Amino acid sequence: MLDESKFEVNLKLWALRIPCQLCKVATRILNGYLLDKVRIKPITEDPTSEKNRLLILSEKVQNPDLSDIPDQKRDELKGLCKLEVVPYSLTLGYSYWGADHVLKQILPPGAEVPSSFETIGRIAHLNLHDELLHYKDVIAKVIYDKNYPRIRTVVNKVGTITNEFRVPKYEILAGDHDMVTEVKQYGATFQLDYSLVYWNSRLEHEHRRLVSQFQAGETICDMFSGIGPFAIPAAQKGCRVYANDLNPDSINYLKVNAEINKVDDRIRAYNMDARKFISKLMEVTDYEIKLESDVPVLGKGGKCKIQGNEESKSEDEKLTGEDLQSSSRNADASGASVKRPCNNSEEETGRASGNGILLVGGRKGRMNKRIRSSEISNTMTWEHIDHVIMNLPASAIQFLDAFRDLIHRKYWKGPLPWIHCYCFIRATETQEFIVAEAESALNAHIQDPRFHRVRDVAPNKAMFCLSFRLPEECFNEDIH
Ligand SMILES: C[S@@+](CC[C@H](N)C(=O)[O-])C[C@H]1O[C@@H](n2cnc3c(N)ncnc32)[C@H](O)[C@@H]1O
Repeated sequence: MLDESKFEVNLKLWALRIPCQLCKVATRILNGYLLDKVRIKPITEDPTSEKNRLLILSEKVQNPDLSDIPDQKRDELKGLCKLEVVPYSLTLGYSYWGADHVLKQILPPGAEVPSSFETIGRIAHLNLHDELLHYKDVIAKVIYDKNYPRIRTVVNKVGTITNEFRVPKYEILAGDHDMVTEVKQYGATFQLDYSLVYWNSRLEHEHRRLVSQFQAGETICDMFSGIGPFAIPAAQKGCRVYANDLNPDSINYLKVNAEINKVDDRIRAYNMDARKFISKLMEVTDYEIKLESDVPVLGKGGKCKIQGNEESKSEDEKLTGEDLQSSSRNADASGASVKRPCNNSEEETGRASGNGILLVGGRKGRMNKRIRSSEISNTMTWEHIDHVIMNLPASAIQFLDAFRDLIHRKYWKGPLPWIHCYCFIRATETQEFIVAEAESALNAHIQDPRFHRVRDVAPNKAMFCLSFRLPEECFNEDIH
């Protein structure tokens, strides 16, 4: 364990005893010769008299005759008052030193000091290399001590991510055994359980960049939404959002976050496989066709009419009729999540939420109603969607096959949606290679593909966003 006394350093210094009223001018004269240590004031009380103060001199002043100070300064001081120099002993303990200094003393020479870490609200996330695992507890204690109360829990990632929810396993090394935290991004608040859902604070800029391309009133479809870092700000902007994730805990937190950020009337949440989700949004049933003339959602040219709370609210009311059942356990708005194994099958998560379609909620106690698939399609996503977000960089490109023959030309209005598909590109791969992969999945030619470099994830691997308009060849030409 950590022996805090080992970090004590005793400094033998000199101090100048000076009348209180001369402190200011003496401090100016001694500029550059006073003690210069963070969090330690060089002016302190004189234990012998309230009328005086001690000006603690820096370590470079070694002689009590002040011969280390330039003559001119010394003469100026002598002109102020009779100079009285006294010994001053200062002990710097564990609480004084920063994490970097303490860890350097503890770790073997040459070891990389892990004093920086990723912060997720009140959680510090370490990624300790194997050679430091032996020191993990003491490293965590130092990081906790030095960052408390901002940091309340210190965790280390264990192993590599193998589950489909992209949630690493963590070992709690110091602080509270509580992984629920709150993060703020671009004015939105996100609550999450870091042990149950995917979250990456380093994507903040990318979330903001993509959402800046959306316009109020547009319809957004987020196939791998997580807890909503694209969905919530898009809804805040006035977009109507259909958000899906396979992880039921992500969807629980998406719902909580939609409520916290007061956009629950603009977001529909789904808990199913992304392929099934997108095909459900494009499903045209007789019921929906009948409604086409009764409840127009989209205006001419495919522009969504929903511009603000009022319109989307009234439409939600249509969608949540009295015959709706109360939500299943998946629609628990408290956000109290249930620990589940991370390899849930689609069937498991789908059944947990009935047909897997969950309405995030709405104002005035209409939250978390489960609705039937026929009812949700009142929104007529099969008529128009403006943007599709696919942030599962390891395999999103493979999911593009879901768009083959997906959209029915005869019902579609306006231009086809923009697809924003995230991917990794290795140093050995080219953008042309990625486009070819995407085209092969779509079975269509992509015109004017646009790449945006998001961030480097490893020395030879970067995350990109490939944006393109869905090719017309993807239309389902079925006329029946
Ligand atoms: C890289 S995370 C991105 C989450 C969110 N968009 C963000 O930026 O924080 C990918 C998400 O896809 C979800 N996911 C993985 N496989 C899926 C699938 N087959 N269908 C739907 N969602 C899936 C995971 O649970 C995870 O939340």
